[in-house]
Amino acid sequence: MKLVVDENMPYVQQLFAHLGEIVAVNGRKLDAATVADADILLVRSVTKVNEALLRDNHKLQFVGSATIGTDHVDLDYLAARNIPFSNAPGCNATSVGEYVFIALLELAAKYGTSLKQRTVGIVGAGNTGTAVANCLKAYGVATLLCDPPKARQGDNRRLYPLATLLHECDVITLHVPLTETDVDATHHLLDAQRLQALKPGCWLINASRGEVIDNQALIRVKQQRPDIALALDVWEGEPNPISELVALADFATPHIAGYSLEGRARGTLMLYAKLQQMLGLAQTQTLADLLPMRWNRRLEINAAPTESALLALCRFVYDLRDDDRQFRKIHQIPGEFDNMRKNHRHRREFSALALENLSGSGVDWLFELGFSGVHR
Ligand SMILES: NC(=O)C1=CN([C@@H]2O[C@H](COP(=O)(O)OP(=O)(O)OC[C@H]3O[C@@H](n4cnc5c(N)ncnc54)[C@H](O)[C@@H]3O)[C@@H](O)[C@H]2O)C=CC1
Ligand SMILES: O=C(O)C(=O)[C@H](O)COP(=O)(O)O
Repeated sequence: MKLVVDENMPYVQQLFAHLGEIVAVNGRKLDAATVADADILLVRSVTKVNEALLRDNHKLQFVGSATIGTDHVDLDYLAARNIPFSNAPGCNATSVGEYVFIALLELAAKYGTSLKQRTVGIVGAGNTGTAVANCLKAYGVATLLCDPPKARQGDNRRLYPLATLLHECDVITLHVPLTETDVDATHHLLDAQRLQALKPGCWLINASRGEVIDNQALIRVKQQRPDIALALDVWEGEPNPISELVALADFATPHIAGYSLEGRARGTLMLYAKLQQMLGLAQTQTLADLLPMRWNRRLEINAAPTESALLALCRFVYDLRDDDRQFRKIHQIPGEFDNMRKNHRHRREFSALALENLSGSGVDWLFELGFSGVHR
């Protein structure tokens, strides 16, 4: 079997070498000739999987994308050709949840306020939106959720219209898929009018897809309204974000909110599980086989941390400011958006750090936030 695989997919040799020849490719430059004789195609978000890519391949047995999003894949075309497809739902949801939580703590520190005083509106209450909500609930921050498709499906959480979130929330964070045509289409969901409707002093976070916000409109609104703060991980026109918008953002990163080591490993592992099942083979590898040990140093926490101590703890796991600084330096250099992603040093999730919980110290919420615990 020939497997054509994005070179940025971790753990490929461990998980797929038993199936045949692995050809690692630059996913952004992948073309029809390279895929023409592949049996299996494994991609990431930067490869457009469509007729133009697959027209010369008549033997493809499976396409997998180690991502949550599927906006880069023409699902109708694959279905019409009976080519099985799988993505990796939820694989990096914890990573996105923790990224957003850390971004909010950073914004609170930057503006000398407390995150606890703000109400956070979460647009999209699926895997990543729920991961954000869980972090905020653990810390005691009020949230409002908006998800019209889930509301119609009878989700048992309280869900609000987007207009309510824009009117009432001090933070808006976006967690929707990029969709163009259906009744809930999210392309430019935040257009000029909705951006103008943000509450005074609102913080806007986007870790979904760049096109969910009209980036040109955001530049205009932000220029008129310096009260709005921005933390942006995704951009219209990736890998070439509009540099004017990068300059206007408080925190700017190159689409790495989902790039925890655990999140990336889960993505590949979910494709492996799907493929093994499809081929009638047993799944022998687990996440624990792939990941390095968690940190062996434990931190002793003997009192509930203040917000600045909590931020210090979070920065120990992932310091968003490092990625922000590096991204500002490189974002205008051709190729460097992708290089920064490719060489992103592996970030761990909160669960990789064990906290020692001295009894009676009232820090159980840190475990709900995701840190591992050693109870005495
Ligand atoms: N920055 C990054 O590194 C990452 C970005 N993503 C992006 O985040 C998106 C969401 O991921 P998940 O939460 O895991 O997906 P999900 O499918 O679990 O949840 C998305 C939710 O959005 C809702 N939704 C759809 N249209 C909506 C609308 N117009 N208004 C409000 N809600 C709407 C859906 O009903 C669904 O519940 C992915 O599709 C992907 O594009 C995902 C992972 C990492
Ligand atoms: O899972 C998703 O959806 C994402 O946005 C991924 O984090 C994107 O990562 P790459 O596939 O572009 O490496």
